[in-house]
Amino acid sequence: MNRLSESIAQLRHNPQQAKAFETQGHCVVLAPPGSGKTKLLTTRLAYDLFNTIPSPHGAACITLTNAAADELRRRLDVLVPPGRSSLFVGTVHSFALRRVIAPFAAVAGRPDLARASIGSDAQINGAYEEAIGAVFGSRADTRHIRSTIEFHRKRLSSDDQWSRSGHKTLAAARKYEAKLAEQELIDFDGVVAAAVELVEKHELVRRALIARFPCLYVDEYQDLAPGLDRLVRAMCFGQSGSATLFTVGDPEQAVFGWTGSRPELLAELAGLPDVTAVPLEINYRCGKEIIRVADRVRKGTSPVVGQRDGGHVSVNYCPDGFAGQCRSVVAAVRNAVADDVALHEIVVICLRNDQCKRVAETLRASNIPAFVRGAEYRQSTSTAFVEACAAWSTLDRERSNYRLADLLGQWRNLVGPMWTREQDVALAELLMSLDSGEQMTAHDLLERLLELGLARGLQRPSMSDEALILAEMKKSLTEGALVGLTIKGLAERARKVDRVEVTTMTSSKGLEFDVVLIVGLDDKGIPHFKSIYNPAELAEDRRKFYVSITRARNQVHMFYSEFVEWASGKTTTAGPSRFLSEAGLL
Ligand SMILES: Nc1ncnc2c1ncn2[C@@H]1O[C@H](COP(=O)(O)OP(=O)(O)OP(=O)(O)O)[C@@H](O)[C@H]1O
Repeated sequence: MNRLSESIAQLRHNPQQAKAFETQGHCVVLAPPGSGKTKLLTTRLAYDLFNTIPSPHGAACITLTNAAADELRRRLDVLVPPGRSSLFVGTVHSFALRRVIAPFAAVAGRPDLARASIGSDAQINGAYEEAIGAVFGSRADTRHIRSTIEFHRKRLSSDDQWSRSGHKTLAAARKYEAKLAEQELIDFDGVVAAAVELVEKHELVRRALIARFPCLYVDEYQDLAPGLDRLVRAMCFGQSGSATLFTVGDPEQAVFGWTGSRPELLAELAGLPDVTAVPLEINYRCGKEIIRVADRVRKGTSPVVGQRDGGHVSVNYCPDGFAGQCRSVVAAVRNAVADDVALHEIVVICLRNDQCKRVAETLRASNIPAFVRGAEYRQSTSTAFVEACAAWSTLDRERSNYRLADLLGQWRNLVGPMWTREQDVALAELLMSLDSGEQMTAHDLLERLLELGLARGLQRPSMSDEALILAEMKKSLTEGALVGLTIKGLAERARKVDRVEVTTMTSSKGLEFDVVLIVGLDDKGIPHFKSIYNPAELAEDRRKFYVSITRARNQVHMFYSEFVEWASGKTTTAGPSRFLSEAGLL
């Protein structure tokens, strides 16, 4: 039996999963952590590609972050044979940029959009400062006004909603957009807004998109901001024919409020007349004790049924502060390893990036390899490609798990329409010449790939987001933490084994590990002192804690000190996180 048939057979053992898998028409799956939402989505997509979507039509699979898209690709890679170019897997922004704006902006009368590239942080900051200064004067509170503008732009506010923040705010927002447009630039929120406008206003664009992607798959719907909801509604519930929607999500895991997401949109979608809503209730991941503790935090009403016995939860007081928590983490990792847990089955979840850094440094100082997600550069299609080239060339084929055919497919997409067969040959020759990886650094490899066509491919406006992230990678290899990294070192980063993962609560979404260690569980850190008097933010902080606990299969260990140490060095004393008592742990 191949992997796809195996996965389908597993889903058929669970009547609710089977119902969702077999639904014809739109399907919304609402389900708790570990209940197989991602498994269902990827299995259904792979099945549909084989059986119900004839070539050259394709499918689009959309999620929130590059890391989540990477995880979806990894899961799909084992289910879908390589070379199906009509499959899109990526973020809302990349869908908007590459699948809506690039092909359709010019025909819809907006050639300016087709030429616009994503602005760098410096360019965006400059445009905001100039625009706010021009409208409000040089003594304005730029930070506050900018955050109001961002609030409305992320939510695609109507004129009426904008007007509640005053006409000057709207004027500054328009000026900001104009300043970017003068330089042929756009930002991520602008990309989504432009794509929504193209799809909603132009029937031709809608029809062409639906023809290309008759099936739309969306993961983590609760975290996707109104922009995607509008695209989905236009493509799947509009009057000009429709694409079929298969989406999964869990409002109780909504943790991206700052992006403008509205978890209630998922429930609204589930209530539409043409939609089959399927709840799942079995958590396959967590031991029952972990589910019991998580359930107290969740305070939800829908049932969650544990499938796995066992599970262990502990709370550890570290009176000497965060340094003491880091030392306790080292001890917990050693205990787990003594119990035969592999390092890559252990995660340390922190509240903030500076804490991730301190934990990783302490682990490394104790000779425990550690990897901080997104610390040196963000993950994206192009950085994953460079890492995969290193892995294919220097690891033995069984361990690297990469196929040359896949690499060549990714290469062609990155190089774009200027691709020539000679570039395939040049890439294959380069990779084969790198047997040992000792002669070249990771930076050399990146430079060679840029010369062979990557640099030119990323000059396209539709690839400008990738160009920015690849520039981060280059900076880290030339002047950052990864100077001198070997190709083998880069390959090991891609392989993600034999090292403890260190990540933040939000970035831990969608992942699973045998052992989860959560640090910094002190009140005013979590919930954050700014969230305590804001019910919506307090609830979101609680959900972050819930998401963190539910990453574990077997063990969760939590650490607190009764005071918070901030990155500035200041401390705030406030006792253990109130969520620990809510969970019945203190
Ligand atoms: N029917 C099934 N039989 C056996 N294992 C299953 C089944 N469904 C899901 N699983 C397993 O349960 C685990 C959790 O699945 P998955 O990651 O898809 O859940 P999820 O709902 O997306 O979780 P989360 O929301 O926490 O990210 C995975 O290891 C998956 O293989």
